[in-house]
Amino acid sequence: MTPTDRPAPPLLEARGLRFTRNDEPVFGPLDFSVNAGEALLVQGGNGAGKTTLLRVLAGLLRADEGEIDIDGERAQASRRARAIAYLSHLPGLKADLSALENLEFLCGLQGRRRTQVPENALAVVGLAGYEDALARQLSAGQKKRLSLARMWLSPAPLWLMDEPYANLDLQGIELVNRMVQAHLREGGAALVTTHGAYAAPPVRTRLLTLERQRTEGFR
Ligand SMILES: Nc1ncnc2c1ncn2[C@@H]1O[C@H](COP(=O)(O)OP(=O)(O)OP(=O)(O)O)[C@@H](O)[C@H]1O
Repeated sequence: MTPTDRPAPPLLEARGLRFTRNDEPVFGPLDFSVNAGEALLVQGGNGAGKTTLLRVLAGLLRADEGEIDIDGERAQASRRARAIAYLSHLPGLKADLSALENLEFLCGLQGRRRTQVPENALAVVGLAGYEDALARQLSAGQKKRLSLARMWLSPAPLWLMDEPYANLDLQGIELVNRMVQAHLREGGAALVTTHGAYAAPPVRTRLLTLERQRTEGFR
């Protein structure tokens, strides 16, 4: 096999990833990988550790053990900044900026795909006509759609999506699925958390199930 015949490394690979909080295990050790063109559905009940896992992958929390590679190389901060777009379950918007200003602000920070402009992204997520609406005046579902527009504009290949279906109506759920499918077709990958399998991208999807590890109950 020549070096050019070697398969491309996974876009994201985690080995032996383990996280504890106050000496209580939250998850792991976990081993998983996601290739370009694939989605990984991270499933688990409330408190199972889905958000914590995404925050560890995004570099917002530090794992106790394990390694994370992006595109075959260790996930340093600069590599994460280029490769990862993170959709938190909190909207992360500037309340007193308009929908369009929010997108322009975020593109200034994170760059944008060359083929996209903020006005189009608003139309893609069903917010055409809301360009001048202040973020604080949007409903929960509209805020989620605005956050999705930000993902759509991001040039990052790896989407970490925490509960992307939350607060969305049926059309919104289909929108998320269409966006993920288009992103995967373009060679991207997505990690998507969900409480259950009621909504999931209908694409090449691997499944990672987390189970709550903490002891339950009152003391
Ligand atoms: N900031 C925090 N301080 C202390 N414990 C926390 C904190 N955030 C989360 N936890 C605990 O860590 C565990 C995993 O939480 P996490 O938010 O990752 O779960 P989740 O699977 O995303 O849950 P949900 O589906 O309810 O959003 C839970 O037991 C939770 O109580």
